[in-house]
Amino acid sequence: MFSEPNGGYSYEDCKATADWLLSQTDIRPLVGIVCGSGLGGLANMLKDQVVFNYKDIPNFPQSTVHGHAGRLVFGTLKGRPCICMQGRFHIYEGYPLQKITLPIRIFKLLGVKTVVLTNAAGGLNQDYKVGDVMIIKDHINMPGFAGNNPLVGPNDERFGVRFPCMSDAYDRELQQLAMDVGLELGYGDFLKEGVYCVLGGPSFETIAECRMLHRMGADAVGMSTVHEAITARHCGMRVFALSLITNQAVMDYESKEKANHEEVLQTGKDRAMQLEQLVSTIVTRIEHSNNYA
Ligand SMILES: O=P(O)(O)O[C@H]1O[C@H](CO)[C@@H](O)[C@H]1O
Ligand SMILES: Nc1nc2[nH]cnc2c(=O)[nH]1
Repeated sequence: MFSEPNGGYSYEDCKATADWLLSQTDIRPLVGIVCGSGLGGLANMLKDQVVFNYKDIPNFPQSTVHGHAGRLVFGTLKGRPCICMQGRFHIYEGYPLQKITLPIRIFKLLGVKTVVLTNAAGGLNQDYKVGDVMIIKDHINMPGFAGNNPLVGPNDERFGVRFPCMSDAYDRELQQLAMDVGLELGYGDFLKEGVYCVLGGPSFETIAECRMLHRMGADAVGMSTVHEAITARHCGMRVFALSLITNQAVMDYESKEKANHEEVLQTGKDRAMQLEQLVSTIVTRIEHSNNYA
């Protein structure tokens, strides 16, 4: 059932995993949510939960990072069927990109139409504060510049085309919806929109790197999300993504700040309630305002 040419999984491998999951639950998710570092609590908003540990799912990688529980949660959000990854995979864990993005293709084969990606990120934009929520309007794929793209390898047209467009990677209507919902909830003070840049990690950035990324046009920097967004767009799902600014990227040699994962997780805890409200209201409105998913 499982083969790994070029570190990838065949359509049949993905289908076998999706079919296995579908045989274990009656929930047929239309929205797939990926929880960022320290944001696993987002899964708590799902009712009627059916939970799988990653270790029990055929072909699934294992979470190795603190703050990523390693559980796939099916459930409903105000009646709407959803699936939530409590724990994602990163390049620095040693996984090939095709493995990191396997769950996104499984989402597709489960019937998911809209993917909601969340992450913890360092703020490069000097107007950003810790605790801000950035709606991602675009990305810079630094590993991609060197050929590290999840779509490298033979292309299976059953997923999508060889050369997918990325100028519309982040759905503009969903960005507007998120902004509207955020303003209604009274989150205007900490809601931003900007460009997310992915690096391989696991080391945080040097001061010179942060300065360069900022000049390049990035507002926030992290180690995830972009590979998932590319894979989701390739197979025709809509993508909405947001970053929680968990720390200020250090841009100044006088600064005493030091990026660290504990601060990242703590900021996630501090903003958990608002993020849950924001994401759950967006997901509900997708259903109410449109037939997107
Ligand atoms: O992108 P997520 O998974 O939210 O995690 C972010 O936080 C971790 C660093 O603290 C890195 O894994 C970075 O990518
Ligand atoms: N690369 C990177 N990832 C992060 N995740 C959370 N904060 C950061 C950061 O400052 N840099």
